[in-house]
Amino acid sequence: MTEIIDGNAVAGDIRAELTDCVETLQDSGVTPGLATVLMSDDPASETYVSMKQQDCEEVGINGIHVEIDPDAPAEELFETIDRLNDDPEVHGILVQLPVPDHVDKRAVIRAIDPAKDVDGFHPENVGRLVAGDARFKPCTPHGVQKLLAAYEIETAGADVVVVGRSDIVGKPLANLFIQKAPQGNATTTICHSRTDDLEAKTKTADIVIAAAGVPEFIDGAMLNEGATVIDVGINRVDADTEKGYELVGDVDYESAESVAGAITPVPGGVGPMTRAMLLYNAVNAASEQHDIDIELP
Ligand SMILES: Nc1nc2c(c(=O)[nH]1)N[C@@H](CN(C=O)c1ccc(C(=O)N[C@@H](CCC(=O)O)C(=O)O)cc1)CN2
Repeated sequence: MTEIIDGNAVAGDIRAELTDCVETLQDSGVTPGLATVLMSDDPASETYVSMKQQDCEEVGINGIHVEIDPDAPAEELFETIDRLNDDPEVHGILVQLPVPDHVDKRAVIRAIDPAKDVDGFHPENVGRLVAGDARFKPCTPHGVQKLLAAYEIETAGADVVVVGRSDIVGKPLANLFIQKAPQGNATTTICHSRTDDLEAKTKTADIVIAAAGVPEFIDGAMLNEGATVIDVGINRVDADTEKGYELVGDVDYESAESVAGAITPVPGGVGPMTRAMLLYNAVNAASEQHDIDIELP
């Protein structure tokens, strides 16, 4: 029978453990502070940021939220980042992506103090990750690793196909899978829009990561019987629902579920793990900045 990988449950367990970590830090006089910066009126981004703030409240992190008019000059965002970099009560900074077209995304990422870069996107942190010495693992890749660990899905020796080469998911996740570390040691193939005969690659994979950003792109016919399918896609498609849309992944769930050995749903799969690992990085940042030992989950 196909195992449904419950991201809400695993993320809930991680949040519970992080609550204990926050209490330990508070016993030493430190409350982790996480700043989220939103320069967008995209409804999905607004939802994610508000969920992140709710998560902070649940585990006892001091959530600081800054909103910048999407039409404001880029300088306003850079000044905000400078101010947060200098604020000792802010241990982690996240600028919700995407930023408006007139803002240089790479310059934004470089402007964040690498020690506070809880997304793990700063070039220094990307370099550390690739070198096998990650300071902050990017939240979605880390969340995928934690899901696989929670369901005891072995990556060592497995053939993993990552479909998508984004800086946020595909590239860092593939890097983590090839490392000699838990939830690593996999033989990893990265596929993308120019991959020839994608199906030939996915069809032989033990684990398929769907992160192409295309709704229902991977279907059951593209999968190996018993494969683990991790759907990173979260797409809002128009639908006759109360909200006017429904969330669908990059996987055609109905056809994939009957072939897969284990599969993540959308919603309730990778999304909540992305948020949980952001809290993890914020708590980690606070413990590192104050040199306080804690046992992270
Ligand atoms: N600075 C960053 N920006 C963005 C990142 C990121 O890691 N850092 N990732 C994505 C989106 N993302 C994080 O912000 C994100 C996506 C989805 C969820 C989530 O909880 N999804 C829920 C459904 C939520 C809903 O109802 O819409 C689920 O899948 O169950 C959280 C975070 C882009 N930007």
